[in-house]
Amino acid sequence: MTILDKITAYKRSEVAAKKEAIPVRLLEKFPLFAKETKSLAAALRNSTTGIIAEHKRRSPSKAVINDKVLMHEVVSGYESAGAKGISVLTDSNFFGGSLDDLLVAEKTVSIPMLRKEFIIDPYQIYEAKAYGADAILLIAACLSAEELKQYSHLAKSLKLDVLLEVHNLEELQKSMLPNVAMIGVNNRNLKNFKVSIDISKKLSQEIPTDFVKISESGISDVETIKELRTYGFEGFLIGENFMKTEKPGETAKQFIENLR
Ligand SMILES: O=P(O)(O)OC[C@@H](O)[C@@H](O)c1c[nH]c2ccccc12
Repeated sequence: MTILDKITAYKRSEVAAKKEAIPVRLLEKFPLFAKETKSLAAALRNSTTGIIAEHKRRSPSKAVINDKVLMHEVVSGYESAGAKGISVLTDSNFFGGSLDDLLVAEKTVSIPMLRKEFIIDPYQIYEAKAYGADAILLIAACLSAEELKQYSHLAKSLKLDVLLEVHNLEELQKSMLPNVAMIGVNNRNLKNFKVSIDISKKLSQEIPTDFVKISESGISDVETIKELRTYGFEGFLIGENFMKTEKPGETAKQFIENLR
């Protein structure tokens, strides 16, 4: 069993319990459900930096990254550093995040927010909307072609941008869908945690230009971004490199200054 299998199995029981506690018809009544969303894809297109800065307390690959900093300080730091979007991990069991983190971020920043979650059920898409997200992540490794189609259609109808994450050509082939705005290449293999930027470079040629191309994970220097831009990437998702420091916002600021 890979870690991804473990996570998705856990998610299925978690979502079943949540559906009982707060059914979709109640989620639809949450005040934030009616909020007008902002497009993350539009914020990244032709941006000079393209940074999506992530809040991540811990991860299965690294254990604790940072559990001392305050959520609102991290995200306000990211916003003033010039990030174009914020990614908030909402999984609690493996990443130490929560939907409350999303609420705090929503109150704190005005740039688009991505709900970073292992989505295996449409319920979680309604939930993202109810807790103030502007965009959701769909992971091709967790979903069938049919599910990807249905889930991206639902997200679009709720005005949430979709970032569809792939790690190889086979996954990419089922991901080039009309309701998907952004395709993200995860440099980290979620089955064994190996990281290689070459995956982004290799897959970049296969991604049509109508998708905003995003490179995710394992990015820790400005040179890598400059290089990835030559492959057509416009968005860069960075977590650990910022979160592992005492002041993630400050670290992001210095990083982004060197990019301009
Ligand atoms: O911390 P990093 O190496 O900068 O990576 C950030 C982000 O790409 C990573 O957290 C991530 C990418 N895809 C995911 C899917 C689920 C959980 C986490 C992720």
